[in-house]
Amino acid sequence: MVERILFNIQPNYPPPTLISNNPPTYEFTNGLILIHDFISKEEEEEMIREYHVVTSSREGRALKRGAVHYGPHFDYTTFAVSKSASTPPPEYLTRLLDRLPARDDRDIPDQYTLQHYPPGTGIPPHVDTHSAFEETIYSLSFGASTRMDFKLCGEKESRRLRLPKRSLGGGVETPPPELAPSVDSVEEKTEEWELELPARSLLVMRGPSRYGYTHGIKGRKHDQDGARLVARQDRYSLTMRRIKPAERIGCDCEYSHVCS
Ligand SMILES: O=C(O)CCC(=O)C(=O)O
Ligand SMILES: [Fe+2]
Repeated sequence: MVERILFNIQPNYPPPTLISNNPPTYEFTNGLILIHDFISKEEEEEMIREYHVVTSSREGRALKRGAVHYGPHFDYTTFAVSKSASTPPPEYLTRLLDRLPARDDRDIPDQYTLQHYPPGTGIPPHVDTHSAFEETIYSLSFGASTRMDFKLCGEKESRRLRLPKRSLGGGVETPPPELAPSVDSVEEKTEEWELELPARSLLVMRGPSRYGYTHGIKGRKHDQDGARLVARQDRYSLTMRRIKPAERIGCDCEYSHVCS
């Protein structure tokens, strides 16, 4: 019965272009780049070990998503970078910098967030703050693969997002409620991609995928693989970003309804 209900999921996005063989590197039409085998199995084991050493004093068995920050701290409630709090990144993270497909200095990260996703946990759809961080955002997956959802974010979708109250950049003012069309009256085309991120792969978000699409991971205990349900394993990720210098804070992208 289950097998009759489940069907083979075909990729729901345009096929990517293989831009390098060693390691296999794919470029997607919305600006994403996925590099397979970005770290070795030994490095993966070391990063998992270190994550648990650093978080060992936390109470109980982790049931929720956990995070460890290095570099200048970012306050997710005010969406601001702390001027005072900074933790130097360990060598097992900084050694990755030389391997990144950086185009220039702005692509070299200075902020690192390690996260642990026990099975059943995820991260809500969001757009990483445009004004505070440079364009390129890196996400290294390790421990296990996962599915990340990308959604081209129209105005309707953007109203469901938790955006900071005040835009730092030259964003468009939100009209007062009496002038704004109701959410349900807005007709718009959206695009949803479900992308498999293999363990030890590096995802690079640039262009539309960074500025106009939300990304998130559903909090599930199983994923569907053809007719099979596959139990999720503990997944870890390393998000790397570069904080903009004060004089460049702001954003003038074309996705004003998700620009923050
Ligand atoms: O876990 C990931 O790969 C993504 C994390 C993320 O989107 C974030 O920290 O902003
Ligand atoms: Fe993110």
